Amino acid sequence: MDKFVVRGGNPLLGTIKVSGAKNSALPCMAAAILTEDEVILENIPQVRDIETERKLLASMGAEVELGYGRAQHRTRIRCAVLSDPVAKYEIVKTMRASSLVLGPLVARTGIARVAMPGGCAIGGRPIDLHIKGLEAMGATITQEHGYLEARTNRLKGARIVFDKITVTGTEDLLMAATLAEGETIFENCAREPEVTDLAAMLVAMGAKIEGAGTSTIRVQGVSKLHGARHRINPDRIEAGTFLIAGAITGGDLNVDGCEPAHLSALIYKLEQCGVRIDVGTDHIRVRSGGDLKAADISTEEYPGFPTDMQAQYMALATQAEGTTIVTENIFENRFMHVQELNRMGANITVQGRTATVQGKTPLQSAAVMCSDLRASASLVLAALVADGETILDRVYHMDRGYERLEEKLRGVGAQIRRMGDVFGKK
Ligand SMILES: CC(=O)N[C@H]1[C@@H](OP(=O)(O)OP(=O)(O)OC[C@H]2O[C@@H](n3ccc(=O)[nH]c3=O)[C@H](O)[C@@H]2O)O[C@H](CO)[C@@H](O)[C@@H]1O
Ligand SMILES: C=C(OP(=O)(O)O)C(=O)O
Repeated sequence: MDKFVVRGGNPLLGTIKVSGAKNSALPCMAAAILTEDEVILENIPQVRDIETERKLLASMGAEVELGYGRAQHRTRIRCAVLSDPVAKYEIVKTMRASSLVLGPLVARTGIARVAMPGGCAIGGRPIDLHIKGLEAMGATITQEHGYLEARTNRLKGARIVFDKITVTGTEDLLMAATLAEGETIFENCAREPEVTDLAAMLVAMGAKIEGAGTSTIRVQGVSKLHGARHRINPDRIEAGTFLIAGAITGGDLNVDGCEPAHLSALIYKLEQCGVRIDVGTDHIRVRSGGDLKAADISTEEYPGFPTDMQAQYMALATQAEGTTIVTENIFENRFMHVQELNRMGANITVQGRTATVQGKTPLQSAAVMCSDLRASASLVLAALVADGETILDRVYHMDRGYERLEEKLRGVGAQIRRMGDVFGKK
């Protein structure tokens, strides 16, 4: 199992490049199910979840070529025949986003069998809202032996009000509605840039969608969608992680190839912490030399402060003067990094959904364990300023969503190396 070895102390200097967004790429790959034609996706990140999605689609009969035409970040997908519309447990268990194939599969083939996603380190993660939405569109859903089965002749347009804002729920049902008969109106939708990115791809495939990026989305169903070429948005969470890397190390870092408008909530907080931020059209320069000040955060749906940046921000808070209150409103168990940060010398206490960080505390190297994707990123950030050499175990969590993180960080002066297998290869 791979480990990272990180020696802290270097300020990060120079330019670091942002990859395509994993959380846009996954629904866009699932959207290819909706057509028998070829779909070409550009700016697909080379991360493990994308390989898992490739396996998932291929197991159903799709042709999927990652690195198509010798372009590392281009993917070609053709779902001409979906001979086995089943998302098997062996694949689903490793990637929560597998539930994104439920809507497009049932819309295209009239039947979908998807293994129920299991429990997870950050919370329960039910998919009841996906199920309710498909039922409202006329699908019959049964659950047996750990699998959900959805069946329909053709989905019908409906008015769906989400009880709770859900990102992949909005995406899953949006895909389903594109091939439904008549109009579907969704209310209380997720407004995340990943939803807007997916909608742009669906429109390029011939879907009729209005309002993506707002709380109300209207879809006029069509009988068929066609192939398309689509470029995936930059990854705002990777970009945000780099902004914090620049800030925590007292560096001067240019985060290049990002979409600054998607990072407003984080930028605002970093400025409150005393970090200097200069925003360009597709890049952000982050500088921090002086003392950091504490600033509270409370995670919210977009455009609020993202839960996917909470763990990384907490690493920064350990280096800020004063008390930072971190409130996690999206997932009930997303504080797994706290114990490991405390092992490195942080002073963090948790009560329910609130963590209190007393700063500033010097951090020391330790052997630490990655528990989930963003918790791992938080530990890397802490290790970049810790005294000595930190060893991070289970970096496979990080490989799910960060492309060549160690190489990118090394390119701007970090002392970080990988030990062990890379994706199973020596
Ligand atoms: C692949 C992907 O895009 N993952 C992102 C997506 O996850 P994901 O789409 O799984 O997260 P959701 O937005 O669905 O979850 C938000 C909240 O709604 C609840 N809920 C969700 C669905 C449902 O059917 N019932 C229900 O109760 C969840 O338990 C959670 O408390 O959005 C999260 C919130 O921004 C991010 O942290 C994840 O990185
Ligand atoms: C939680 C995340 O991903 P997933 O929803 O795939 O678990 C994430 O990207 O931070």
